Amino acid sequence: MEGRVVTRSSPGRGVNWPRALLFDLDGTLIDSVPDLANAVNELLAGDALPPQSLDAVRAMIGNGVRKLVERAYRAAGQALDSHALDAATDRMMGIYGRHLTNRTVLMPGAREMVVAYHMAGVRIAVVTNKPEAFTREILSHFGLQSHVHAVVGGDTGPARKPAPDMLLHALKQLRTGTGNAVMVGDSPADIDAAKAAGIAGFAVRGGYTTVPVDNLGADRVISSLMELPAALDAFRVSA
Ligand SMILES: O=C(O)COP(=O)(O)O
Ligand SMILES: [Mg+2]
Repeated sequence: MEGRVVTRSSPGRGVNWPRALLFDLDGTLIDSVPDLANAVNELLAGDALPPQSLDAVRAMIGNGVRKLVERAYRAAGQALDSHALDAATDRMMGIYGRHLTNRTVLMPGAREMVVAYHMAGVRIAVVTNKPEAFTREILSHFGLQSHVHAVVGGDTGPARKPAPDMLLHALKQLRTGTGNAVMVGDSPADIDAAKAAGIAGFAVRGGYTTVPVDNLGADRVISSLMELPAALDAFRVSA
């Protein structure tokens, strides 16, 4: 029924629902793979290990820096004990921290949606397993920090996604209940965290996930963030 599909591409002026949007960062708001892959490969080169491809690194992202480092070393043929992994993670933080935005770009619709929903009165949080300081620096780089009311990172304190804690922490800061919020993410960590928190979880295609997007168990799947207004409208009507 093509003619009846409503394709709303902006939220309009005043939005009553949701009251809060929680956005994942990597693979959802930004495409950070090139900078993360460069940093991973600089790290591996320091231990005379072979570089990993962009596709390989993309599949390693989503569970924080330590997991990324662990996966990269394993793929390069070296298993690290927890002490060596801590040290390599520290080195990775130094390397990546110097190159957060060399080649990182916003995902399609990221700026438009964050700005438009903020302007429409919706509370915005970024909830990411990436360290908080890096996240804030990246949001500033893209001029988005003033549109975001809360940032919860992998080292902010609450247990990382897929645990529900970071999402609930964000909602507390936004003074919003679980029934009035939607988590938008690209990977199992986001959708599993949303489910555990009792928050609607929308999955966006084109991010970093080893599980096919249609199998994440999301409440809605969208092809890009530009589809968010239509998907939110439709979800609210059917909910
Ligand atoms: O794994 C990371 O460091 C961050 O990933 P996320 O922004 O998708 O949570
Ligand atoms: Mg992600």
